[in-house]
Amino acid sequence: MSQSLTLSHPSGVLNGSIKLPASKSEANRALIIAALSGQESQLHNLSEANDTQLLQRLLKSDAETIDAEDAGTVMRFLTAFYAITGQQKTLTGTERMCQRPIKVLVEALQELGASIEYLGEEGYPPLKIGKFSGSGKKQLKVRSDISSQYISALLMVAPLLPEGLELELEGKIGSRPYIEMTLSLMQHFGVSADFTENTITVKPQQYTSAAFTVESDWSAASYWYSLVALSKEADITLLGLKEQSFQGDRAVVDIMYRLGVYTEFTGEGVRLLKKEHERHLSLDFSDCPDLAQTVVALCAGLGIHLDMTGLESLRIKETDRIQALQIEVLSMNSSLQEISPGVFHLEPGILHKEQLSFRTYQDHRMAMAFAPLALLEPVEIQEPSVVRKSYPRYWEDLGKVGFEVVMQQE
Ligand SMILES: O=C(O)C1=C[C@@H](OP(=O)(O)O)[C@@H](O)[C@H](O)C1
Ligand SMILES: C=C(OP(=O)(O)O)C(=O)O
Repeated sequence: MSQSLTLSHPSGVLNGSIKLPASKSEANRALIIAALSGQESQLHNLSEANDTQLLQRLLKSDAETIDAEDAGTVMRFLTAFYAITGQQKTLTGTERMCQRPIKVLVEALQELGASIEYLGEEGYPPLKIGKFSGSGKKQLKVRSDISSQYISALLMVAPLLPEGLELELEGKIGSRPYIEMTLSLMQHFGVSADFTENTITVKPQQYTSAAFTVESDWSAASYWYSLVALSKEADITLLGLKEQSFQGDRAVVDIMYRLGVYTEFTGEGVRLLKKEHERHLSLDFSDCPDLAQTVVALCAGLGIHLDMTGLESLRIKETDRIQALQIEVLSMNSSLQEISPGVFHLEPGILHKEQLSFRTYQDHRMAMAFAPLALLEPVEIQEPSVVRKSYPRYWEDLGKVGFEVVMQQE
């Protein structure tokens, strides 16, 4: 049975205070580290995101076959977790997860002495994980231009290795703030590391138990910035965001300043107000790939010319996000093209439709990024339940600020 949802906003004026979901990236690191510490840790404000709920359940499961569904962090973090703690598991996921590469991580773990076999195509899940027999090796070279999640996964298990780990990152470091988030969380739980130039060193150490409160999710905040930018008037408060954050997607503050949103940090979160926007922007998304869809949809809506780099990792996420964006902006008369290797240009067109309809490609961010366009024209979103991956209450929250949200089943 297929589902769709229509969204419209009669006044275009947004007022309200929203409690965002907690960051699934922070939560999933805290859960893995707490499990590795072997001690009780007080984790507060764990995300209601499916990716986090799932990891919590899987960490308690003694089943032999573990389904990471569509959660990249769950697949990558658990591969390292089971491999190094020597748990014999079969690790699988959705059809798409089995097309998302994992070879860099598997080969690194094998060099450290893990036993991992591919059950399907080489380089991709599903995986069969067996006993761990430490190789005594501590120096590894790992490519860092495919996914930072491989590096985060290795770092979190590194203090448990008999010799620790010296990881040399090869190539461009994509999604670097996520690696730094991992190191910050490890530090919070008592483990120190050294990150100098392109080498990260972690000596053998014990995690200690600690209390940790997960911050609200800055990636989820980006959709609210887009809503404010597209509104006629707005005064929106997002609760639970901090000025100093572990999350690289805090970069949305500066990006959205140029796209028409002023941020005021208050004690309880941020207050977003509308301002003028620029007409032509160049942005590099290497450090914040999850913001790209929000920004592309917004620029197509506001008629802003956008040049972009740093989009390499988008092709191997929940869907091929470049292709999905190209198709969906075309339905708004805009075009997204690769004008030279790695450089993309969004040429906005004139909207002249009475209703916009967007496909979501089993990707939560396609749904959440295109929904704010309902402030311009009524919008239909196909398969809206995809938002459960990171922000299950998204549609409910839009209802709180005056959107008419109608769900249809076919
Ligand atoms: O470590 C993490 O929590 C994440 C890292 C990023 O992935 P890549 O490192 O694959 O770019 C990001 O896109 C993802 O949503 C979450
Ligand atoms: C890419 C994402 O998640 P993951 O890689 O963890 O599935 C995301 O949430 O945008």
